[in-house]
Amino acid sequence: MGAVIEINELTKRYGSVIAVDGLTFTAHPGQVTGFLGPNGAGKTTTMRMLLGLNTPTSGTATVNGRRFRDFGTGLRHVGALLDANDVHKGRTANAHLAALARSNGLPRRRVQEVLETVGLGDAGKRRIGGFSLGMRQRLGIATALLGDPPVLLFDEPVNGLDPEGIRWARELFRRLAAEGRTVFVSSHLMSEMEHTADHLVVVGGGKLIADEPLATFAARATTGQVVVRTPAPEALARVLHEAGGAAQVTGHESITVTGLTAAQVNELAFTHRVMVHEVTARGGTLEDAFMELTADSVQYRAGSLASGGAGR
Ligand SMILES: Nc1ncnc2c1ncn2[C@@H]1O[C@H](COP(=O)(O)OP(=O)(O)OP(=O)(O)O)[C@@H](O)[C@H]1O
Repeated sequence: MGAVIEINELTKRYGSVIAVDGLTFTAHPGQVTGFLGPNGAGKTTTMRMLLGLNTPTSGTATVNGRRFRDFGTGLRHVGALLDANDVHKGRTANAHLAALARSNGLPRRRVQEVLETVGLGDAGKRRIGGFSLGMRQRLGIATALLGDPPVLLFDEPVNGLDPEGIRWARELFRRLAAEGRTVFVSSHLMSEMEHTADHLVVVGGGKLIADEPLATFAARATTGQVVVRTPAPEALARVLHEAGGAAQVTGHESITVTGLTAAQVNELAFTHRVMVHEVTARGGTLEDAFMELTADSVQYRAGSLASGGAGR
């Protein structure tokens, strides 16, 4: 255990397309790292380079300083689910896993163990072609777990899972991290990550745009604004400033306040005898914050939210 994923100045070009653009970050053991970004952000390409399936144009992608292809029996070191449909449909789940166990020098008993872990304990003898997408995702997760590896990569693993399946996957990822593994999970939806990830790596247009604990992201995102409608915006703005809030007159009869709660704004208005017509708290959701963040990335404005790698 204790394996660190290190991505250093990683770049991948396809002709004129830069899929991954100077990406640098690390993912640590004992944590679920959420790898977030809109479609086409470069997540799959990054994971494929980590697994030696694509060659970087420049930069490195390593686990504990070693490239994946330098690990002899790969599945013991890194387990991955990239594309749940990338399996031989005519095979049974047992045959699929047994072949991988053999080629990676793993005991045959692991096949049934991982099938049980993912809730497919009774499906081993069925052909994969007859599996639903959700079952294929579970089989893909079983494949990743086969070698009991310290590093796990999952690319959009909950696609096709029903709500119960999503909850199950989330708990599994948390458990795997609690065992000391490095769990790296990509998604294009913040809602899939906000109850799963400890740490977020956000990418857009192939570049890093945020790399921070989920708690830091959440604290900033949910520090909402208070919008006030008042016939005396200038007077109220002065009062709120004096109380330590940041108040901006945003319209003829409205101001937007940060740094104070709606209750504080109400009390200050009352104490200072400033008439207010409406006080509305606008707490942003994490999804809102994520969309805002990645919308910026489209224009390659990495800005102050990135730590240690934006725009490189
Ligand atoms: N083999 C390839 N040839 C040409 N362009 C590619 C290739 N693979 C990826 N790309 C391009 O690189 C960019 C990043 O793609 P990638 O699949 O890594 O993004 P992603 O973040 O995983 O997106 P998604 O959520 O849609 O899977 C996209 O513009 C994509 O079209």
